[in-house]
Amino acid sequence: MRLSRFFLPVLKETPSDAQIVSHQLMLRAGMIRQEAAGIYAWLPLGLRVLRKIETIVREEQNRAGAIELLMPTLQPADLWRESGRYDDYGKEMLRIVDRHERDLLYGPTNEEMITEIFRGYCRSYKDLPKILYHIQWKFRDEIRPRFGVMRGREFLMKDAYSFDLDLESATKAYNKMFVAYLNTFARMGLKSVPMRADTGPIGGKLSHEFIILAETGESEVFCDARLVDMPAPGEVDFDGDLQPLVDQRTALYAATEEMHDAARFEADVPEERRVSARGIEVGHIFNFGTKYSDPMKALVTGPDGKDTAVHMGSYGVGVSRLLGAIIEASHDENGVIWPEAVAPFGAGVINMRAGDEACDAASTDVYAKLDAAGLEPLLDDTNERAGAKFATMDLIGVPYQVVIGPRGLKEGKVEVKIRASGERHELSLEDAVNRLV
Ligand SMILES: Nc1ncnc2c1ncn2[C@@H]1O[C@H](COS(=O)(=O)NC(=O)[C@@H](N)CS)[C@@H](O)[C@H]1O
Repeated sequence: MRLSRFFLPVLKETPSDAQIVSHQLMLRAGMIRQEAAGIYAWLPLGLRVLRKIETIVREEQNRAGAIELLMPTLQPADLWRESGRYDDYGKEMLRIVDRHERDLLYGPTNEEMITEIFRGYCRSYKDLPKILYHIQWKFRDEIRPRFGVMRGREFLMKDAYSFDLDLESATKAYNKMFVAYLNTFARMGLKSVPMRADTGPIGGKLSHEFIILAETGESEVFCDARLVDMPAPGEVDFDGDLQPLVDQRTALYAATEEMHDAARFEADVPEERRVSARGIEVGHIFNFGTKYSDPMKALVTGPDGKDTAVHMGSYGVGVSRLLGAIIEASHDENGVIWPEAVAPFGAGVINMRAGDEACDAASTDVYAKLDAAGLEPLLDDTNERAGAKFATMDLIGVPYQVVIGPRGLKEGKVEVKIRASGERHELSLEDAVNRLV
């Protein structure tokens, strides 16, 4: 992409109403624009990252055997009346009346709707097990939306729902999602800690939140330090027994504030391994049995010929919240430092002297080679001063910068800068391209 043709409305100043660094940087880097409280326009740079995050989430859901579909954002209120949540859900629910005076709502989550879809087609245990998911916008009329996309009112969520014949099988689904989440967040360069959590309005008894430790996190969390650096499982056989991988983690103490047991924490975890920190909840998984299938009559005929309500679970990832979480975990005083897997562009090519024939030719050459190699480079071909070009490229956080200037070119060199470490290397054009692809 040539910057002169892109749309990147970076801000010089830090907006005063943004308190945390991820909110400040997303505004300054021209990634989002607030249209209403907790409601954002996704500008081109932010959308590129959102789509990268979504793709990683989708790949890991598919790898775990979940099947993608897409449910609407608007839902009939009658579904929520069947489950009894229409009144319970409270003011967070955005209720809508259409021209025919029918009650609709903007979905905050989709347990009722996915149960209605399942019961419409599946009647036999032979249709099980199933994990169905979608990546769809949600609306929750948060009383105090804040911190930018971290706590929005309209936000993007991956929500998956499992259907099984019994608790044993439902636990297998839970374990698949548990492992898939560890791998998903690791691919984004994040260290996530699974913590016993409260089940809240979604319900059930078993639930884990996946927390990224960050000083600006809204959650207060407590855990055994060994959990923080435990590597993600990586390649696993999702049809195999995942319980040992889950037990390895759940055997260690980790709890959010609501579930914290200080006495047990002190008894179970030696002082030098006790972590109490703030964290960002990027995922939340629930096992809630027949909470929805009972009232909504989502029944299957079992091998014994008897009808039984399916055992369900739901598994959410805050796709749009993850931009904020990644920035909180990976930034410096100059801006964002995107992990390569989610970076909006693979490299920034900076032409120090636009208009100089040699610099223009070399910049176009490097840009074309990186583009051909699929690195999705951004070429700053504007007439901005060099300092402003460096500042913008640092701010938007692309992982590598190739700097092309007249002095370096005289010696046939360009400079490659690694954004995360600040390291700089003087290389030939050829070596610079080979270093990056
Ligand atoms: N207001 C919000 N803004 C941004 N992300 C949010 C917001 N509320 C929740 N999330 C994200 O969405 C994830 C799932 O939300 S949840 O309420 O925990 N779970 C559910 O809604 C279940 N139905 C999972 S399918 C959370 O872990 C969090 O990362």
